[in-house]
Amino acid sequence: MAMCSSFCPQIPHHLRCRGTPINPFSLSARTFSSYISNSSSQATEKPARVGFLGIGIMGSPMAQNLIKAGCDLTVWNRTKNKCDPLISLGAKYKSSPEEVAASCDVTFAMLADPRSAMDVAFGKCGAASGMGPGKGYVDVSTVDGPTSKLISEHIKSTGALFLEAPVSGSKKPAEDGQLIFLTAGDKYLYEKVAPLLDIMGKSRFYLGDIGNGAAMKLVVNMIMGSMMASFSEGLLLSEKVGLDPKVLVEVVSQGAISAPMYSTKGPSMIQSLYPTAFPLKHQQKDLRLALGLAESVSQPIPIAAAANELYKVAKSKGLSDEDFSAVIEALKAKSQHSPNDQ
Ligand SMILES: NC(=O)C1=CN([C@@H]2O[C@H](COP(=O)(O)OP(=O)(O)OC[C@H]3O[C@@H](n4cnc5c(N)ncnc54)[C@H](OP(=O)(O)O)[C@@H]3O)[C@@H](O)[C@H]2O)C=CC1
Ligand SMILES: O=CC(=O)O
Repeated sequence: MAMCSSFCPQIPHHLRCRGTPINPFSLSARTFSSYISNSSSQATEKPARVGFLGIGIMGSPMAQNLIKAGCDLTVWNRTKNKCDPLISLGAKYKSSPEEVAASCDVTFAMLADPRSAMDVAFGKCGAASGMGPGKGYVDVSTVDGPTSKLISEHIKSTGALFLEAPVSGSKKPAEDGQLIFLTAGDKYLYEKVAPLLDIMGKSRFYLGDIGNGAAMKLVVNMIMGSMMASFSEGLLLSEKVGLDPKVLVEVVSQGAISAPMYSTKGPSMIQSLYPTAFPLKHQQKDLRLALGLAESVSQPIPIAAAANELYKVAKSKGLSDEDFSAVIEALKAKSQHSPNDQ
């Protein structure tokens, strides 16, 4: 079956221009270059059968967007029942990463962390066992460069191609097809899967050698983790000195330090609510990996190091699966002392 043959009726919103559906496969290179960074190339042929491994908070909406765009999608997840909604939408199911890779031209993986990304890529019944010449593996998980290089070696040893493509953007951007892909590795595979990335995302960067996509993602999330920790301190301090933290959110949102993250998460943080979009355990993992990256080039990152400690405290309080904005709870615990304390 030709992939996305019924593409036009289900074009994601971000590929529509003034209400007119745009088929990304027919866009000129010039049109593409307006929203694709670092690439003027355009994919001509697209993979027919697409696999997706890892149906979690991110994998689920990403896979759903591929199905909605008409892709012939085969899915696998360690916990099988998370695949059920996708199967009802028309996805096929295979019982191991190996079988998915064997039955698909290109396979995406969206796993929790380096350990799971490696297990699924080249562990027992892993994707590598089903890969071979003419196939491609695209790892969109957030991992460190050395992990990505190891996965690349295993995949490429089968004759297949490898692309690392971690994403910036959380649950909502994943649902809306608004992710930002930070890719590196095989340029030919990058061009092949570009139409698929454009279904799931709003932009894509090609950054060269394997490890560069991972590094970019870790730097971005290092900044994000520190921003959230600092914002948490601000919310609590404003309240302690008698200000209304809701007003603080409003002031921040109007000024130069405004960020969507503050205005979307601030109101629920004030109510001590942390509906999970980006699990706190993953933010702490990213800070840990960023610290390793910094260590590898002897770059001091003391702010990120301090933020990492705060996320570790939050994890120790059982907040791993809450949204990362629950890091504020770690500070509340620390500041539980009498007002008379000096
Ligand atoms: N949520 C977000 O906002 C964003 C997350 N990311 C990154 O994307 C990746 C996925 O995140 P997210 O979807 O939020 O995370 P989830 O925790 O929701 O999903 C993790 C996925 O990994 C699978 N998994 C975990 N351990 C193993 C293992 N040992 N073997 C096989 N599969 C395993 C889970 O399977 P199971 O269902 O069986 O547990 C699940 O499919 C992470 O690297 C994260 O840092 C990147 C951008 C945004
Ligand atoms: O990795 C998390 C994100 O929001 O990006």
